Amino acid sequence: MTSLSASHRVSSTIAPPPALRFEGVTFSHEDKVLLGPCSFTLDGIGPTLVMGPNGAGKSLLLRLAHGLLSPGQGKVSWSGGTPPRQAMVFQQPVLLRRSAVANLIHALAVNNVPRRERGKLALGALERFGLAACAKTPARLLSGGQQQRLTLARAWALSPQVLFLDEPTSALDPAAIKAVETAVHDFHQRGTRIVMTTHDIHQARRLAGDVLFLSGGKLREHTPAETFFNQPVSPQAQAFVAGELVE
Ligand SMILES: Nc1ncnc2c1ncn2[C@@H]1O[C@H](COP(=O)(O)OP(=O)(O)OP(=O)(O)O)[C@@H](O)[C@H]1O
Repeated sequence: MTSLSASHRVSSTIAPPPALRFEGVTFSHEDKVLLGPCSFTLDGIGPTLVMGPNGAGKSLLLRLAHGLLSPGQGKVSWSGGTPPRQAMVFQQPVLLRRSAVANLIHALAVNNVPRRERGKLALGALERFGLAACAKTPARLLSGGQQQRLTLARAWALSPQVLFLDEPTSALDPAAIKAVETAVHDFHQRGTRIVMTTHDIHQARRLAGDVLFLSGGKLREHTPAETFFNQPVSPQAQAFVAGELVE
């Protein structure tokens, strides 16, 4: 990971997340297995970068982990049995037709944060992500980069133990990408486990603690980032890291 400036250092206040376990997980559609069987455990805070070519099953894996999809076979579980506080950020920001601050306050209410704490948490998160001046702006009038920062601010306000990010930067320009990567650092510093998909091998090199590499719906390897980038084991990962076209 690249080093952080002092202004970006944040205190660690998040309880360590429970381990996430995939055991023989598959996801199928109309008799076609799209993912799996897939087994791995995430017990650190990553960042875990989920990589692989188009259609490899990266988004499916994230959605299964976050509970948005159910496996056809196998089991997705959290150690201790109780899912952690978790949030997900998508490629296209998902925001309500209301102001930036109201989007955050709504999320805090849905997550049972006491009413008296919501305003302060929401404004604090907007400030952290450079959006304080836009608090009353309708969220859908913000630029693409600002909208993505707003989804990150919303996640930040919820203090998630686990944050899933599905291609969060693929529609953004370099400045906006940098803001998202800084946010990823900040979540990680605070103790949030990051699980993120990306197509961008350079971004993965900047961010990854470990890598889950998929191709053709199969998990080819789960290794520390250094191993993945320097000595990938599977032929598919070797080709991917070498910049060849992989299906
Ligand atoms: N809910 C779903 N129901 C049926 N098929 C799906 C569903 N979601 C994804 N698929 C299919 O599963 C395969 C894997 O999709 P997925 O979105 O996980 O790939 P990906 O690795 O994230 O690809 P990309 O890099 O293009 O985003 C694709 O063929 C896709 O069309």
